[in-house]
Amino acid sequence: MNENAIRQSLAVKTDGLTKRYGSGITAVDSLDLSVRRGEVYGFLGPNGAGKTTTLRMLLGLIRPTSGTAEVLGESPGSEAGLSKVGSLVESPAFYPYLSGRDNLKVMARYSGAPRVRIDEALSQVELSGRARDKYKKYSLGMKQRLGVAAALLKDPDLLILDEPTNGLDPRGMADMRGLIRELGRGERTVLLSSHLLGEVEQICNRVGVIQKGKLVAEGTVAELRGRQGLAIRAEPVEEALEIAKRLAGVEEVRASDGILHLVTDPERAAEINAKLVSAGLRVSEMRPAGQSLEEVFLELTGGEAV
Ligand SMILES: Nc1ncnc2c1ncn2[C@@H]1O[C@H](COP(=O)(O)OP(=O)(O)OP(=O)(O)O)[C@@H](O)[C@H]1O
Repeated sequence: MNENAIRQSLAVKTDGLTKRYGSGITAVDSLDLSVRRGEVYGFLGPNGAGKTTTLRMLLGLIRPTSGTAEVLGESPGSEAGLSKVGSLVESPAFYPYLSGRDNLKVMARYSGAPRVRIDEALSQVELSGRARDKYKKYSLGMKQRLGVAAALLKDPDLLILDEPTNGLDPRGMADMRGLIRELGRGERTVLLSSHLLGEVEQICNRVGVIQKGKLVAEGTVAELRGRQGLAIRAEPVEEALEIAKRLAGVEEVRASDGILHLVTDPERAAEINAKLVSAGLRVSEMRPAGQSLEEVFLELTGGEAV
């Protein structure tokens, strides 16, 4: 693909995107992000990593200090770009005494979205049955779904959601995850931020991991977890560690709680077992062990938990 074709296949592309706040904080630091059209992309990072700041720049709500961003081939905040982007970045200010439907009516009038979209959007977020109830009667999950409905009014090609499950109870979170998966089917691109690994793992095709404003990894969940290996219980463990380090085809070895963790092809279990046993070690357990995304994440972000 030439450069132009690559650009067209991307829903979001940033080059060296940087935001510094007055107080000397670099919230986003030379970020190169690429979100492909049609995918559900998870923007994952601990609190304060710079996710919201990035999304606000993509929406043209704040200006980058340096670097550039393209959203559906347009510059952020331009009229052409905004007409194809729906977002839930700050909780929209809904009127508590109006129904969900009337709130959307007000918003549709304000944003110029066609009226027919109101019922479609309500149905998409499964609020049709409660559309005539007052907003203040809604549960938190329903309020959040109405926010998504508002973002869907323009039937956007790109949906940007900032921590869409934040504050919801487990049921509300599961509903929201199901909804996002549904919305991401087909042509629409969804970019969502989250500090929850499990969530991103369940919904997203690809993930970008951000820490202290920098992108530390980007790839599919499978790619990020791709480091397969073996967990081995062998004694004495220090000796086993030394021998394992010298084995060909073993990329990495570490020991924790008396178990050796080898990054290697799990198919090599029998061969590695034979080598350890012939060196006089007692091997009592050997099993394939992929790294969990959590381990990968902790490694990538230098141990900063989420
Ligand atoms: N308006 C602002 N002025 C000064 N500093 C800010 C401002 N907004 C954000 N920051 C700082 O920038 C950094 C990144 O914040 P940001 O909200 O983008 O992170 P985040 O990953 O979205 O985190 P969270 O999930 O907690 O919202 C933080 O250190 C934050 O304190």
